[in-house]
Amino acid sequence: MYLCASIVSISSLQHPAAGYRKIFETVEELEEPIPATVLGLIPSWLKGSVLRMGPGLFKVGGEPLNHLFDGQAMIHKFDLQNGGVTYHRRFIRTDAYVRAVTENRVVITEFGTAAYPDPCRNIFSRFFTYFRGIEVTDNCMVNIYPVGEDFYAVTETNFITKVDPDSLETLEKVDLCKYLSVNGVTAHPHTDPDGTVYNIGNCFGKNMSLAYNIVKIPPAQEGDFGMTENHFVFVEQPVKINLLKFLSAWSFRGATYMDCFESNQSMGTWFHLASKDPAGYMSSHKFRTSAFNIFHHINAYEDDSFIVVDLCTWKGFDFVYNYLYLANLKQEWEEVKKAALRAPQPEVRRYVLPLDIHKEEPGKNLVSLSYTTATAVLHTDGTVWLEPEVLFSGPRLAFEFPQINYSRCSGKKYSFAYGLGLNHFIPDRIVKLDVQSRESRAWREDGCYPSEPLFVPTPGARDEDDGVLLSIVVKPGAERPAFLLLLDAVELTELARAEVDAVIPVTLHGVYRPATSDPDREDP
Ligand SMILES: CCCCCCCCCCCCCCCC(=O)OC/C=C(C)/C=C/C=C(C)/C=C/C1=C(C)CCCC1(C)C
Ligand SMILES: [Fe+2]
Repeated sequence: MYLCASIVSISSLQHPAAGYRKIFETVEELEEPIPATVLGLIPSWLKGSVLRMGPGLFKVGGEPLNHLFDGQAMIHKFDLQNGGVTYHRRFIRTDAYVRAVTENRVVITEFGTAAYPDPCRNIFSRFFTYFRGIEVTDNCMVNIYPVGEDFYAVTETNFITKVDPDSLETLEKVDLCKYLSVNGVTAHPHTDPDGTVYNIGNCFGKNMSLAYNIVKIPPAQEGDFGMTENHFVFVEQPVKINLLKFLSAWSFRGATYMDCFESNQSMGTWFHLASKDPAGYMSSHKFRTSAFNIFHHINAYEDDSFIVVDLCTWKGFDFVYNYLYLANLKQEWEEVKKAALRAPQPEVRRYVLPLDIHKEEPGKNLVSLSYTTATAVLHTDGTVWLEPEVLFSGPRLAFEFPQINYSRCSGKKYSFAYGLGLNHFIPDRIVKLDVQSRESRAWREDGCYPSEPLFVPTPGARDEDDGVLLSIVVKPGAERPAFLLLLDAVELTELARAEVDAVIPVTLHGVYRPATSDPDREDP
């Protein structure tokens, strides 16, 4: 019954006109929400807002911001109410944004763009400014998520920004260092059904060491780490921040976060397991596998005495972020393709970590789950070597920005993952992956550039994939050049689109917020 698009036809979409450039260009914010033109039928139960974050200002003082993660944070909102749709967007008034537009230069160093020196200061005063250290960015362009009743726009530093999800006004900058022992946390926390928010952060320890801290925020989706019913799974990749370089880099001009990353060519990739019970344990087993980059976990769950971990991986130790400079992403299509050939190759992988290791013999595959070919072998030196099962692979075709039916399946055995298809890094399709049958299908349209698809379950749904996918799609050159796309999550067929007379720049992550007055409300 399942339509499986072949890998050859799935990866053959070409972009000779390089329309994708439009998603990396500066736009103006809107004073007021604008109406969308709805084609098709929006399910009557779908009342709420799609809130998404991304970069909106790509140049300051005539100079370009260099990296995909450097543009100044913009919040986007599609409101769906009784079949009608509006679109609104505002820049977040972060210190990084306000000072950049006020002084017409990059004042706070971004991920891949160094602060530009203040022309009004002489060389001595500039030296002392740099000696005191450069400020950490609060450019919250990565994600937005709720904590209790509040919404926070975030990057991965210690600063998060409270925003009003109705008016899109910026409310308050919060420094996490005042409350938690972390230097920064991921932009992808997990939420338990009771509303408890979990996140993982890094913390500078003694003797230049770097520790990982798991933080728990009592009741208030997706994750940069895995969370099962009883465990946290964290993958330590071979790309690391060099602490010495990081601390010293702030004292001279021109260094960025990107300059402080280093690839370790020999460590491979390490898995860490910790029990969720605060009185519990951190597994002492050394789970190891070959090198890969990882930015997004799809899901993780416990089955029998195993932990199953599904990941969006990029093979090798070369840092994928090296390929995400805007100048590269905005090249002609043939050049974009050439660059992607040199980059790590994407693959969706399943790893299985056995929990009962002590009883087994070295050299034997410890994984006995019938439905996977993933293996785990205990070596005589005590390490457990993991080999994955490949769930999805296509030449230079990534399944990234993954989503699942989170409220129903997070931390549990599941069937379906939804993702943004990146064709040589260019987002040009939405993909549904059946992680049990390994079959996939895709939605795509010529000249269209979609974003991460958010899954919203149908109220009272029986099946895991009974729901809709929501994605912002940009179609440069069309009469109305962007739309909110609504797909039926079972078939990936179009239910409706809400078109707007505005180009919408790339968005990374976001959330669906059901209308509070909605009696059918079911939190995603
Ligand atoms: C949507 C389509 C995009 C088109 C191209 C996409 C290609 C994507 C290929 C791979 C997937 C990339 C995943 C992206 C995930 C993501 O959203 O990442 C954003 C993360 C950011 C911006 C992290 C910023 C972190 C900072 C500034 C951390 C600073 C610090 C340190 C490095 C050390 C300790 C201190 C501190 C200040 C926290
Ligand atoms: Fe992310």
